[in-house]
Amino acid sequence: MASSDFLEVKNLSVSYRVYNTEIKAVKNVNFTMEKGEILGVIGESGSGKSTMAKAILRAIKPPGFIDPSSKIMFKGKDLLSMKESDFKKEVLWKLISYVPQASQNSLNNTMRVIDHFYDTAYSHGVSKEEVTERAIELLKLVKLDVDRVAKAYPFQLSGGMKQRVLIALSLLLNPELIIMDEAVSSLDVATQKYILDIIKDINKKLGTSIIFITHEIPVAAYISTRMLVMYAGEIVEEGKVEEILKNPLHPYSNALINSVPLIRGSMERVKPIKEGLPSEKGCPFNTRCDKVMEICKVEHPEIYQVNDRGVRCFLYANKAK
Ligand SMILES: Nc1ncnc2c1ncn2[C@@H]1O[C@H](COP(=O)(O)OP(=O)(O)OP(=O)(O)O)[C@@H](O)[C@H]1O
Repeated sequence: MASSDFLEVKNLSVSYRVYNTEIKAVKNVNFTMEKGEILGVIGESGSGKSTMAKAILRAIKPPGFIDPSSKIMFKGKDLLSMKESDFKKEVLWKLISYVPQASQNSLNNTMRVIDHFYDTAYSHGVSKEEVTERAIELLKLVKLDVDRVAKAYPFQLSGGMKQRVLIALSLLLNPELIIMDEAVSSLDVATQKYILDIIKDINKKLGTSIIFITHEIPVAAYISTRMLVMYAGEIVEEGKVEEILKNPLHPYSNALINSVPLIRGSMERVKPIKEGLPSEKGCPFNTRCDKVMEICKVEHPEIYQVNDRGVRCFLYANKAK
């Protein structure tokens, strides 16, 4: 794995202890990210995307726990070994911020939009005077009508407008990385595109790096330049978006891409992914894979490097270089 001075996630494993069993939600995840990049994280529900995001944000709460061998380095800071109070003071919002799912209603309906900005600034010791101008600038950046929206209550806004307020809010303290978790899911397609264009614009104008988590492959394809494909808590493929879309190597990436009409054109080609639970033994995808081999049922594949692509599949064991 290449190293990076910006973000480096090493051996990240996160589990939830439920009754007497441990659900391994994220398993030995390794990846790096460069400054200015938009990194897409794609995978179906339950693949561990949100858990991975929460680990970077130090937001894993019991019954969840991070394996002590995990390491997350951000610009030279070892995030998991920082004191929680230091993390909140030095990293959260200032270096790394977060945009939650559109369906989560994260804004407080009893507070005007502008007060959300004051509240966030206040908790970081920034005064009301300093923040007003910045809030106006950011609301304009996300193409909201400042006069109307700043004094509105969240319940008076549409879903797409609320999501743009959250994006503006995430930029308040000028972070270098924003983690967006299903930030446009549940919005209609036209609103999705409008917001994705705003996010691209922010990335270009401000140079903010973005981890964009989604279960919708067309969304990941549109927004990101590089992509991690997750299945059952693991990264199964990693590479440049256009290369994965053109020639997916992992059978799961291939199935995901073939399951939507937008990418491969005609509806005749659309094929739902075979159902099934991840296998406990061997490759987790062996129960659903149309290229399954004997070895896949007994051994767990490592990540093989195929040119500049990483792929966790025995099909590439001999082709790896
Ligand atoms: N608080 C929790 N307690 C117990 N198990 C959890 C908890 N949160 C997540 N999990 C489990 O961890 C696994 C990964 O879930 P996670 O939410 O990270 O996946 P995801 O890919 O983000 O899916 P989704 O988009 O549906 O949230 C799942 O098996 C899920 O049931």
